[in-house]
Formats: sequence, structure tokens, C-alpha cells
Amino acid sequence: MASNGDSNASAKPPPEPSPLRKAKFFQANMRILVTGGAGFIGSHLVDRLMQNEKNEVIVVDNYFTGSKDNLKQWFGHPRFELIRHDVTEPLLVEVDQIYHLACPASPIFYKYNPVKTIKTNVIGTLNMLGLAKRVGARILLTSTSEVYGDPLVHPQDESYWGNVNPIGVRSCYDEGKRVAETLMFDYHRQHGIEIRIARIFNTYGPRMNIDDGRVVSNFIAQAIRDEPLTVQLPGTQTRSFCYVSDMVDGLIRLMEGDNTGPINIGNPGEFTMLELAENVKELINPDVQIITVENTPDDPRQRKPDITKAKSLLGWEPTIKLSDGIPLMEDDFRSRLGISRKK
Ligand SMILES: NC(=O)c1ccc[n+]([C@@H]2O[C@H](COP(=O)([O-])OP(=O)(O)OC[C@H]3O[C@@H](n4cnc5c(N)ncnc54)[C@H](O)[C@@H]3O)[C@@H](O)[C@H]2O)c1
Ligand SMILES: O=c1ccn([C@@H]2O[C@H](COP(=O)(O)OP(=O)(O)O[C@H]3OC[C@@H](O)[C@H](O)[C@H]3O)[C@@H](O)[C@H]2O)c(=O)[nH]1
Repeated sequence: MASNGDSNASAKPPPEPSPLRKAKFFQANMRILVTGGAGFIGSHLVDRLMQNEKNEVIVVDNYFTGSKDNLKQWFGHPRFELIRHDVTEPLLVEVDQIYHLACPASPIFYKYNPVKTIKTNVIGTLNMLGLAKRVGARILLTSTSEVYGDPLVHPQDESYWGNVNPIGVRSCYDEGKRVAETLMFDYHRQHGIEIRIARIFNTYGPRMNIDDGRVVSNFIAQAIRDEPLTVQLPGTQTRSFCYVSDMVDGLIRLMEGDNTGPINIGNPGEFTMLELAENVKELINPDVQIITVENTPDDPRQRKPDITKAKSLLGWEPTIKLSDGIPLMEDDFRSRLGISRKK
């Protein structure tokens, strides 16, 4: 297995998968666990996995930021199960693959209960690794570009170790994800677990919570409601936005491929927050006002993925540019807000 985290990765073989995998006359389905599957990215991932009729999908979620509504299309389907469960508690299920997404992702939600956020990242990831070890499952962690902190290297490639405040208000999330990555590699080296790590860059799309608090959903909801777009100061900070269907494609390729990662998955198109506001204004509501408001501590000043590895190792690159993704998200937000386009 190719590992770009540490060249000393153990040669220890992973635990044997279920004997049913080798059964001559019984072709078992691939049983896939998605933690955090009721959330934004998780529910899109479930939709894609359910399209393959060889997959059985089990979702666990505590509904902190996710919603059953995101999965209602699958209720009652014989290949689908939904379990209310908090990943900080152990879980006993028999599965072949684990997509481990459970963790609040929007800064306002992860800062709301920072102790719970770090427990989710550390104890939650330990529990899922323990499960992977017991049943011989392959596990993929959705890590984040936030492991690079306020990056001093631009764009960020996977070899950069980051510039992270260990005691700041964002640390429960970014240090939490850094420990989660450490745990993944320790289980890989010590127990031979098959791991995959995706470092996800800002992702947007339909089904984001209207009140999620992240910038794209805020601006789109504000533009539709005729409220001023709130650009946090200085407005020159940058982000690179990936449409959710591209993200799901990258995650599945990583899971199915041979490389442990970490691998950046994101769209390198980089925008200042002022540029993003101008784009949303132009595409959704040319009359809307743009205002500046106070920022929060430790906001990263620049962020853009180097996706050379994703291109060469996964054959993946994003296909949907921001100006095409925003209108797709607008349709979804308008239907949920019950506000149609002005004639
Ligand atoms: N969307 C992004 O831009 C982005 C960027 C980088 C990384 N990620 C990572 O991708 C994953 C999904 O992000 P998202 O944008 O879909 O966020 P989200 O908040 O919509 O989804 C997270 C899901 O995890 C669930 N959850 C949270 N804590 C849990 C716990 N203790 N036990 C069980 N379930 C729990 C939530 O209820 C929710 O359904 C997260 O791990 C996040 O860190 C997302
Ligand atoms: O209304 C707003 C909200 C946010 N912003 C700005 O927009 C930028 C992006 O902020 P967001 O809250 O969307 O998300 P961040 O990029 O800070 O963090 C995200 O990074 C990657 C993931 O791990 C997580 O989804 C999340 O932590 C920041 O510079 C913020 O100051 C605004 O200008 N206005």
C-alpha cells in the first residue's frame, strides 16, 4: 500500500475481512458505514453509495448539525439503515468500509461546545479505528485544510506541517483533526489497519443548513432574503470552494484506491471573501448591499489546495466552477426558504 505519511509504515497485514468475502456461492454486498451521514457532505456521499446496488449503507449520526431530512429518500430501503448514535461511544457493527465524517464542521457549531468537538475528533476517531481493527474494515477520515492552520506556505501541499494555534478557539477542531490523523497513522503502523485520509478544502452545495454559518451558505441565504452580505474583515482573506458532487467523487476514489493519503481534495479556484460576495451579488441579487463586519480570532488569511497528488494518484480533479455551483445551490435554498426568483 502506498503511504505518503510515513515511509516506515508497517508491513503488518491488516486483519482478515469476514469469511463471507471468500465464500464460493454467496456474493456478499459491500457493507459501508458512514458516520455523520445525516450531514451535508455525508448525505450526498450516501446518495452516491446507494446508487451501487452492491452496497449496503449504515449511517450513524447524533443529529447535532445533521438532519434525518437529508436522508428521507432512503427510509425503508432494504439496503439502508440509520442509527442514532454518538461516535464518542463505542459502536458494534459488522462492516467492510468506514467513511468517518462525524464532526461539526462549521466554525460556529464546532466552537459552540469545544470540549465535545475535541472528544468527537479524538474519542470518536479512536472508537471508529477500534471498530475497523475488530472487523478488518478499511477506514477513511475526512480531515481538513484546517490542519494547515493560518498557512505560511501557499498553495498548501500535503508535505506542509501547518501553522496552528494549539490553544485558540479553533483548536478543538483543527488540533482535533490533527490528532485524528495521528491516530489513523498509529493504527496503520501498529495494527496494519487500512487507512485513507482526505484533507477536505471548503465545500459547498445543496443541503447545507440554511443557518450553517459558513460563508457560502450565509451569502446565498442573505442574497435571497434581500439582507446585506456580511463580509468579515478584512475581506481580503481567501478560500477555495469545491462543489459537493466533486468532493464525493474524490472521497470515493480515495477509498477505492491504493494510497493512504493524506491527500488534499478541493478546488484550487481561489477567491477573496469580497470577491465571493461580489459573485453572489451578481448571480443572485444585483441590488443587495455588501457590508463589512468584525471577524473572529485566528481566521486563516489564505487557503488554496495544491491538488497535484489527487490528480496523479486518484485521477481526480474538480469539474464544477464556483459560478456554476452557486446557482445550483440557489435553487435548493430558494425551495427550502420558499422564496422564488424575482420576475
Ligand atoms: N464542508 C467542508 O467544507 C469541510 C471541509 C473540511 C472538512 N470537512 C469535514 O467533512 C465532514 C463533514 O462535514 P459537513 O460539511 O458535511 O458537516 P456537517 O456538520 O453537515 O456534518 C457533520 C455530521 O456529523 C454529525 N455529528 C457531529 N458530531 C457527531 C458525533 N459526536 N457523533 C455522531 N455524529 C456526529 C452531525 O450531526 C452531522 O450530521 C466533517 O468531518 C468535516 O470536518 C468538511
Ligand atoms: O458570513 C460570513 C461567514 C464567514 N466569512 C468569512 O469567510 C471565510 C470562510 O469562513 P467559513 O466559516 O465558511 O469557513 P472556514 O474556511 O473558516 O472554516 C472551514 O474550513 C474548512 C472546514 O474544515 C470547515 O468547514 C470549516 O472549519 C472566513 O474568512 C470568514 O471570516 C464571512 O466573510 N462572512
